[in-house]
Amino acid sequence: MVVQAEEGRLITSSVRVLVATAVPAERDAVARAFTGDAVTVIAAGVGPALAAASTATALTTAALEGAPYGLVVSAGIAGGFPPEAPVGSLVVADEITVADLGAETADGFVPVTELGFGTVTHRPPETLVRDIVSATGARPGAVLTVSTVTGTAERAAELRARHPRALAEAMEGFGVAEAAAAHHVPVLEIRAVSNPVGPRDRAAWRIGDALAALTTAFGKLAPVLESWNPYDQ
Ligand SMILES: O=C(O)c1cccc(C(=O)CC[C@H]2O[C@@H](n3cnc4c(=O)[nH]cnc43)[C@H](O)[C@@H]2O)c1
Repeated sequence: MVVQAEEGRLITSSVRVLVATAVPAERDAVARAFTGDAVTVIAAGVGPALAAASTATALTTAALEGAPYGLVVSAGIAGGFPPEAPVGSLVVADEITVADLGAETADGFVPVTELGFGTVTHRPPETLVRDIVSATGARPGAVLTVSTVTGTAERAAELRARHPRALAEAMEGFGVAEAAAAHHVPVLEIRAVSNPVGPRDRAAWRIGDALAALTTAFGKLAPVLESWNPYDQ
C-alpha cells in the first residue's frame, strides 16, 4: 500500500506487481498463492533474452493502459550452491548478477563492465529484501543468471570463486532486471532450489518440492508485497 500526502489528504493505492517466471508450472505455483488482481504472474520463457523481451512487453503494455507495475519479481526454481542453499531451500537475491556476459581471455573471464559496456548487477530494494527474509526465512545473497546451466563441479567452483556470495544460479533474473531497469521499476528475484549446482543429474532435480516451496513462500509474501511502500527503499 502506498500512502501519499496530496493537498492535505492521504491517498492510498496498491502497487501493482508483475511476477515473471520461466515456465507455466512455475507460473501456476506462484499464482496459487494469490487472490485478487494486484499481482500478475506470467510465464516469460526460459533464458535471459526471452525473459527480458516478455517482461518489457508486459511492462510497456501495462504502462500504455494507464496501470503501470510498481514492482517486478523474477521467480522460479534454481540450482543452489551447496552447502548454503540446499535443495528445497528458498533464496532471495540481494544482487542479481549475470555470470557469463563478457569475454574469455587468456587471463580468465572479463565481465562486460570491464570492457566498458553496460551493467552486470542489479540490486533489489534493501528494505524489501529484509522484509522477505523475515516473512519467509529465505536466505539473502547473490543469485547468478547464466545462459548455460552448470553441469560440472569445475564450472561450479569457477563460478563460486568469481562470485563468493552466490547462493544460486538460474537463467532469467538478469533479463527480467534489465527490463525492469529500462522502465525504472524496482526488481526482486526469489528462487526455490530444485537441484545442486554441479555435475549434471537432471533426474535428481526435485522440481515438485521446489514448486511447493515457491507456493508456500509466495503465500507468506503476499502481505509483504501488497503493503510495500516504494518510497521506503
Ligand atoms: O519439467 C518440469 O515439470 C518443469 C517444471 C518447472 C520448471 C522446469 C524447468 O526446467 C525450469 C527451467 C528453469 O529452472 C531454472 N533452473 C533450475 N535449476 C537450474 C540450474 O541448476 N541452473 C540454471 N537454471 C536452473 C532456470 O531458471 C530455468 O529457466 C521444468
